[in-house]
Amino acid sequence: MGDTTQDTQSFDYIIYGGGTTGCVIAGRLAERSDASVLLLRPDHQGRRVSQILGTEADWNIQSEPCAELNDRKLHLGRGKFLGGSSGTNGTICTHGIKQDYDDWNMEGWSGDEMFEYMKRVENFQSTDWFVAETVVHGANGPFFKGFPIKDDMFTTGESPQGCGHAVRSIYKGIRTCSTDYLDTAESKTKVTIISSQYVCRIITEPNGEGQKLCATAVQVQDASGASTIHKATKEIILTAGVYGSPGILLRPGIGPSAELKELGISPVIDIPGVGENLINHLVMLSFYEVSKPGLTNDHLIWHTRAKEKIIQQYKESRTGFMSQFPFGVFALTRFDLRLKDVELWQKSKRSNDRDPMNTLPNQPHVEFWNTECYSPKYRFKDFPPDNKYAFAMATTFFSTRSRGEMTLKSTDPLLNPKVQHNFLANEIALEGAGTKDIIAADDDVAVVDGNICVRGVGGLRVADASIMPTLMSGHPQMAVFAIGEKAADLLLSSCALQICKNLHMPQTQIGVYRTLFL
Ligand SMILES: Cc1cc2nc3c(=O)[nH]c(=O)nc-3n(C[C@H](O)[C@H](O)[C@H](O)COP(=O)(O)OP(=O)(O)OC[C@H]3O[C@@H](n4cnc5c(N)ncnc54)[C@H](O)[C@@H]3O)c2cc1C
Repeated sequence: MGDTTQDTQSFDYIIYGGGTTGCVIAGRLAERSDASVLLLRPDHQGRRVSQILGTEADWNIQSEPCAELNDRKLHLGRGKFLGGSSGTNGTICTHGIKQDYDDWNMEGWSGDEMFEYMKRVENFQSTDWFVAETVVHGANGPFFKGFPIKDDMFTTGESPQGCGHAVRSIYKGIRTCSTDYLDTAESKTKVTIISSQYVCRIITEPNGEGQKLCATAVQVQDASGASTIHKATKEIILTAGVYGSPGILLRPGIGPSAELKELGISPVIDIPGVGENLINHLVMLSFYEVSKPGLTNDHLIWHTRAKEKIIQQYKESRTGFMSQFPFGVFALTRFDLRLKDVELWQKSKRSNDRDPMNTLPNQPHVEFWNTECYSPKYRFKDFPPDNKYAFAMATTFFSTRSRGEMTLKSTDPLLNPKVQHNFLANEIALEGAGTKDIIAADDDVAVVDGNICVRGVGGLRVADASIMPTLMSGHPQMAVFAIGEKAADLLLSSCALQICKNLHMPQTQIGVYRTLFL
């Protein structure tokens, strides 16, 4: 490989991973500074791919067998194209509960601050039937009887119980995704995008400023093995997602020393938490047949030629059933009342005012939603024929206590990692396992600090879903977009700080200099 390695030009910032946060950061840097930005991506497809699961537009990561799920191996779909998982997700936009972010206990990342960043992400367009942020009394429909209806409850960050509508990232029938950040004149001139490039090495140099090392360049290779070095004069930002970024740190020796040695990698810096504390929302779909017509949407999709018709309608006018992600009503709830007499719940370990799931009364335990659009490939094959009706009820588990891990199968950057999620291994619902200890996201294992800088390495940050210390009580894309926005702020303010230092100005004048960039 050494012989074929060539130097190319330098860029101020190198971002690896053109997914959700990668595009946000590149777009914001282009808009708010004169910096040159290289957005490197291993994938090569366009944007907004309609069907990805199991195709070449999917990373097709398969988990290790999950003991509590009868040793099932789970398919972990991830978008392998510009826009990443924001271009393939279910478009559900929920913000979580402000307390979720307060629980991260990180300066600058509180609930109020994250909600400000989410506001920044949104270009909200309402409809005449949606009552934004207004509480509506009463029940509507048989499934969530007893819940108060709060139309916009998934955006306020203050409702742990109730049912309402979840806003979608779709406008006029077209999915919006992070690539929209690149559709500006500034991005077109300042962001260079190179596809089909896998990072095989982060190049570090000794650093005089308190850190042992400073990341200065990345060595990338394409599928043929030809490699190139790209230099960053300011910073390198990893945005390869939960299953991508840890591997990129491990390969050049940034991670747990013992594990690295087992993989035949010489440790460069010992950071035990790389690949640990892996958390994901577990969504379980249960299928129900209903006896009466009119309660489900089968007639719009599965019954006589319905699918052909709705596809045709969508192609012609971008309207109808296919123009939205047709999930039904969403609800949040807590289990306190149902579990109050359960011995395991009563006896389980608690800290401060928190329950055994480590939540406060203002945070939900689960979310329910229903749909008739179940993916035939992985979930359900027996669609209801005419005159039969069925729906899937999805349960999303929040504040899950199970923690998994991911590591490398080999040092080959083209190979997917080994992923063990341990779903349900520590859940209170499983008899006897509710008091197991979990890996806490404390300072000893944390990979990045509050400024998302990799500990001990200068010039290197991680900015994607993998930096969340704990999950928020909602679908994560809005929080991930907010991470991208926050990362851009941090990069630009640290650049302003550097200018102050170079000019020997006091840091209190940073506000003046921020205006140059923001
Ligand atoms: C099928 C699906 C449905 C979802 N539905 C919803 C929803 O309805 N609502 C919601 O809020 N959230 C949803 N999510 C979650 C949400 O979309 C993601 O959490 C978020 O987009 C992750 O952003 P990211 O920047 O961390 O990673 P990504 O957007 O996945 O970006 C990672 C980028 O890095 C690249 N990359 C580089 N190397 C690697 C590697 N080795 N492995 C993997 N990628 C690599 C990828 O190609 C990609 O471009 C869904 C996710 C999926 C997969």
